[in-house]
Amino acid sequence: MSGSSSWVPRWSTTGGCWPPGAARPSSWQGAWELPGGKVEPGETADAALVRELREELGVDAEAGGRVPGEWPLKSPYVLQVWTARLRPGSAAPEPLEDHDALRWLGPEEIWDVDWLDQDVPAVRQTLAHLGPLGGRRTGEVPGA
Ligand SMILES: Nc1nc2c([nH]c(=O)n2[C@H]2C[C@H](O)[C@@H](COP(=O)(O)OP(=O)(O)OP(=O)(O)O)O2)c(=O)[nH]1
Repeated sequence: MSGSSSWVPRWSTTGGCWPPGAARPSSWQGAWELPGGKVEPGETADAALVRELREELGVDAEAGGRVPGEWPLKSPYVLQVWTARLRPGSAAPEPLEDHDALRWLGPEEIWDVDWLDQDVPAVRQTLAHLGPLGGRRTGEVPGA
């Protein structure tokens, strides 16, 4: 996804109508969130992000940097956000698990989707962290 002068950085977000069995309340149907999931015992956050992106989107990614801050979810969980990039040769992302839609968003499109309420402060902070170019200098995209 990098290497072209016309490449534009994109955020990855997932959402839509979650299928039966997805670990999401029905009241969240149609809302959008960052791809990711829980850190397992003994796992680093970086490793969890790479694993979740592989499981959920089928991509080979590497973690970048953490966006400063954390935001409360249902106790005891908190939302933390990292940037990530696809490794060369990675498959294109697809919404394989838990979600039925995936969008890549440029900085100007961030508010086009209906984010989960609890994600809004994290998305706002991430946008500020990446700056007006939305990560163009680093090619980074967020995941949670
Ligand atoms: N990945 C992700 N989860 C979010 C976001 N916002 C938000 O409230 N959540 C909630 C949804 C879930 O209750 C929890 C993450 O759980 P998950 O179901 O994605 O985690 P997981 O893949 O490890 O699932 P599981 O193995 O425990 O079933 O955090 C977000 O932007 N991204």
